[in-house]
Amino acid sequence: MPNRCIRPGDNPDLTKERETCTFDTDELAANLYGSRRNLERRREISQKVSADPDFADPIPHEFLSREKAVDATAKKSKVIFQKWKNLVKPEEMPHLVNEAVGIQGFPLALHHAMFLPSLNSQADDDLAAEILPRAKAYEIIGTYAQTEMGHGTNLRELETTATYDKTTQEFVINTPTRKAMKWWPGNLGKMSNYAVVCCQLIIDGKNLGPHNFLVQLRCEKTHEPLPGITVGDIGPKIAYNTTDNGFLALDNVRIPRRQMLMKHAKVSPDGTYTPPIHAKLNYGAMVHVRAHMIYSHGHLLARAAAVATRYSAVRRQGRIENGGPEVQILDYQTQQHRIFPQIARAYAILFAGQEVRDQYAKTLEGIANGQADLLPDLHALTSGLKSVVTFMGGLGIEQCRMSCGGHGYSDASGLPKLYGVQIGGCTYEGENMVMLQQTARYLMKGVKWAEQGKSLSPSIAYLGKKSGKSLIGLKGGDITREHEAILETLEHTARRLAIDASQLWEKRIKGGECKERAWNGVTVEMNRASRVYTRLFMARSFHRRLLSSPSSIRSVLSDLFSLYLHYECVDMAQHLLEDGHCNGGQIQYLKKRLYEDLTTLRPNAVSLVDSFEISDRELNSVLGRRDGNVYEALFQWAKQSELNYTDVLPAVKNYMMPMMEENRSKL
Ligand SMILES: CCCCCCC/C=C/C(=O)SCCNC(=O)CCNC(=O)[C@H](O)C(C)(C)COP(=O)(O)OP(=O)(O)OC[C@H]1O[C@@H](n2cnc3c(N)ncnc32)[C@H](O)[C@@H]1OP(=O)(O)O
Ligand SMILES: Cc1cc2nc3c(=O)[nH]c(=O)nc-3n(C[C@H](O)[C@H](O)[C@H](O)COP(=O)(O)OP(=O)(O)OC[C@H]3O[C@@H](n4cnc5c(N)ncnc54)[C@H](O)[C@@H]3O)c2cc1C
Repeated sequence: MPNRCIRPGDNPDLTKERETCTFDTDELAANLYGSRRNLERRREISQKVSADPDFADPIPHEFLSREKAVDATAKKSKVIFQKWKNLVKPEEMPHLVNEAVGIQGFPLALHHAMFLPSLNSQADDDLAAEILPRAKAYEIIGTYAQTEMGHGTNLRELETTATYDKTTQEFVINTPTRKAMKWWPGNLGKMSNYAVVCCQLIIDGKNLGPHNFLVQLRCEKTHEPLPGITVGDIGPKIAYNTTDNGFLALDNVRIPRRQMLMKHAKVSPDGTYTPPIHAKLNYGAMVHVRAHMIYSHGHLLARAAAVATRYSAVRRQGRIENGGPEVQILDYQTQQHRIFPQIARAYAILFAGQEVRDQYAKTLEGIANGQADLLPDLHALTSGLKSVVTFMGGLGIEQCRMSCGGHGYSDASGLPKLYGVQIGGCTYEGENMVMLQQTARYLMKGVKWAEQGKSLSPSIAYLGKKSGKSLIGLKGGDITREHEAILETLEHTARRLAIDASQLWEKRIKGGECKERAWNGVTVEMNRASRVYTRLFMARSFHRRLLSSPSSIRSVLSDLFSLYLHYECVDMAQHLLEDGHCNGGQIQYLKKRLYEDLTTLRPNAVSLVDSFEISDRELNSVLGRRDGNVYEALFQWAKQSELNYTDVLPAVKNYMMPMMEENRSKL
């Protein structure tokens, strides 16, 4: 079958892998990106970025100091948002940015991810008309400043205040304590001159809770901080080091009334407060990022899987049988067991990410028409997906890194940076343990609605179904029926865990604990139920994609889906066994099927990652390069280390040589 990655001069092991592939890699890639046209555009953008001298890197970013890396990223961002701005559609922008500047962040990341979305969805018409055209034209750069040094999760206790002054019709924004300083917002430190700042709204001494305000931070001409504003960078982090995550203190800074984001909640000139149609519409920017980060995190895992798979096809180490040649490490069953589930999970996350983005768009449409009824379901789903996907992705990338041996530890592999970026997602947009509890709150309501026979939204419809016996292993060789049997078992398990958690909670309440304390006593079980609800959604979403896929890729997607389901079930075996729904024999059956899947997928592994269609520039990995010519590239990469600019370093000349000389003269 055609694989367009085959080219003369490539590593012969990789070429062989591609020649034996059983499906059309372009068909799968087109399915993944939505259409042939989208795939072609993706390639076109990759090629044009590579050819644009403005995006050329004299040396790899890994060898730059933080300041130089920030500088290089800002320079390229100017090219993107001036020269390239009208050459790509908004939905193509993330790919352009990934290609041109990489994954560690850039000056306009938060402008796009949160500043514009907050203004779009929360600013009233007047403010939007004034500020949005300027923001969209990049006349100003903005960010989203919510988290404080002392509070990130518990928004109700944020300390920054916006006190309404009726006499001047202004809000007075203030940071009352050191720990009330805004701390962490991306691009706040050095790049942004505006921010949406989340503050407690105070009117006539009454605290009306967190609301968002547009605040100018720096002079538009000089970029110096305005009076009353203290702002800067919080220092280096595990990753995202080309992003200036920042701090901000506001000393009684006055802004006009109309700079409160008043599309939903309103304050009239005389200080009358009108609440929004849904209490949490002020949290809309977070839901926006959660809904979109699923897909981008799927892509991070896809990259790691691509690096590990290609490198494992090129790397030869050891023998499986005495006397035979050294084998490709991809032939070791343990290597396949480490890497192939990451390929399957990456596809699963990308599919789920596309579905949840569509669901987000529908919910926004509803809100624009005054209907917020889809929001609770979306909030529960995005909170669960955000938590499961970032954790799964982090574990997966780390497995991929370790599967590359020593070279996986080098920045040349691209994997350490990938891991650092991915695991940031476990914390930002709501720490995972916290967001899983948001999902659990919804599940607990769902359990009650199901008991009362009320109608349930599609994502929790399983709560209203009845369990039968698990048919895993009893469906006699028909793969379609086996998939169904496993999905039904997952539904049973998700339902059972939610009901068990609900009963545990009720038991503690009946035992005399207040609802909240009782909740804290069962949160581990609550979060377990949330994870399985989310994993069920992901499995269902992959299944929907399989059923709607064209026949040309149906077989390989079905193999991948089988591996996905078998791996998920073995990983969750404890939950399947706990109530006796499955027995030990069924788990053994699932394991046997999983090992068979590894063998089935082996010939297609390289082509499955080729279909992620990630260019060498975007992948930024010496180990994962398309042509597989890894060893020469490793040496060329290492030669660029600044330690190699001279043969004898000043550090050696100044300290080590004198020490050795002194020690020699003592003899
Ligand atoms: C290219 C690079 C891109 C990288 C970008 C990364 C940028 C990162 C940005 C950030 O990190 S911004 C800061 C993000 N911060 C958070 O996510 C904070 C997390 N905390 C919260 O969201 C909230 O504090 C909380 C945990 C949800 C609790 O809030 P609160 O105490 O106000 O509410 P509850 O009593 O728990 O819930 C009441 C009710 O409201 C529902 N609800 C809560 N949030 C939402 C929401 N966003 N949308 C809809 N509904 C929401 C909740 O489920 C409850 O419903 P009921 O159970 O009462 O029906
Ligand atoms: C890379 C990165 C980028 C970020 N970008 C931004 C940004 O642009 N804008 C912005 O405003 N913020 C940003 N943040 C901040 C981020 O949103 C917060 O760090 C996050 O919401 C968690 O809050 P916290 O740090 O205060 O942790 P805390 O709330 O102090 O939590 C610490 C730990 O306590 C536990 N915990 C806390 N509450 C509970 C609970 N209710 N139940 C169970 N356990 C709990 C959890 O284990 C948690 O890990 C960013 C953070 C990072 C790492």
